[in-house]
Amino acid sequence: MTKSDTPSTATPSASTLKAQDKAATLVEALPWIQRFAGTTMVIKYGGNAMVNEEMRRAFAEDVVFLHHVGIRPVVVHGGGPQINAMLGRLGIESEFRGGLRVTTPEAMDVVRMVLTGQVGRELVGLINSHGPYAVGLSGEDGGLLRAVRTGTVVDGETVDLGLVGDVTEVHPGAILDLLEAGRIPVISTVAPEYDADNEAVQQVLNVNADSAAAALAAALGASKLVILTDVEGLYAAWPDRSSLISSLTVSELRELLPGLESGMIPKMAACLQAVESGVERAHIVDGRLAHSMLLETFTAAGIGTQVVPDDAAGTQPPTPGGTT
Ligand SMILES: Nc1ncnc2c1ncn2[C@@H]1O[C@H](COP(=O)(O)OP(=O)(O)O)[C@@H](O)[C@H]1O
Ligand SMILES: CC(=O)N[C@@H](CCC(=O)OP(=O)(O)O)C(=O)O
Repeated sequence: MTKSDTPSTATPSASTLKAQDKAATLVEALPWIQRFAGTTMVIKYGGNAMVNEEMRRAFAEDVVFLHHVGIRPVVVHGGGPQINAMLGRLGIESEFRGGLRVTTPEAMDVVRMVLTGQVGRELVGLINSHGPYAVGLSGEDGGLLRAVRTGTVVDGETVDLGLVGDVTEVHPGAILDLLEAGRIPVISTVAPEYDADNEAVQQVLNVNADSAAAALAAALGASKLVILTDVEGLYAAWPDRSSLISSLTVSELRELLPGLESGMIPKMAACLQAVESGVERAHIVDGRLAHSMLLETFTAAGIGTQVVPDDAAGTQPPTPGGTT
């Protein structure tokens, strides 16, 4: 055999190595795509995570990506900072108690206008820059949500929150119709309260978007609830950055919950409610990190904080290849 006959083991060029890296990333995603294809994922996009145009565009790309690998994403959005800005422009005061906005009738008009007419519209537009996927709806549309007025308890004291409600019923028909038609529902979380006879709408209530997302995830039998916010995840000793919790069980969360503050209270209560209602995993993920949702869903490591059922402590969701 002459030298020229020897099979060459060519050294790959730098560009081939880079391309192989990309292929490895795609292959790593395969078992996760197989695992989640056909399932519904509820993604709550918090107002504080919508920090800039680039992040909002990355979010829209991720949602369209999930849709195209066969997952059924349902987007539930917040908009607390956007509501604050509009209330400020209009000179209407508002305060938060236990992470929830005390909502007067005047503030309620603004909440409804900003969530359904501004934040929801913008997300629909961003997703639809990729094709005609997104359809916006609120808890009032198609009888989607029903809520009742609730207060809260802060430091042992009962606080009246005004026109704030908890979701009592989810009628997901409108969402299921959209999913069947290949659309991506984008939901604003205002919800009607009915009169005692359950016949006429009495008033429209402001529902925290985290708790509405949990109720929707439970009603839709979602495989995951992903909550995108403006921190890396849940910190055991906030604001000590070395105390990030990567995974905890519902029992552990139940113990932590009374000690939590501000915006983390409804968020972690939502994770607890979702997993207790049968959603396999609930995640808190940093929405300021571009494509964080793809990292969380399609990589073995995952990111942020995950809440798991007690009997799943220390495990990842099963994948078809058996890898975790
Ligand atoms: N234990 C904790 N771990 C992480 N963040 C916390 C914790 N306690 C309070 N926070 C605060 O909660 C905020 C997230 O809640 P919020 O501002 O309501 O976000 P969003 O608009 O995404 O719903 C964080 O930016 C952080 O300031
Ligand atoms: C009752 C209550 O607090 N409602 C919230 C609804 C919007 C929301 O939840 O927005 P984020 O997800 O951005 O916090 C509010 O008025 O701000």
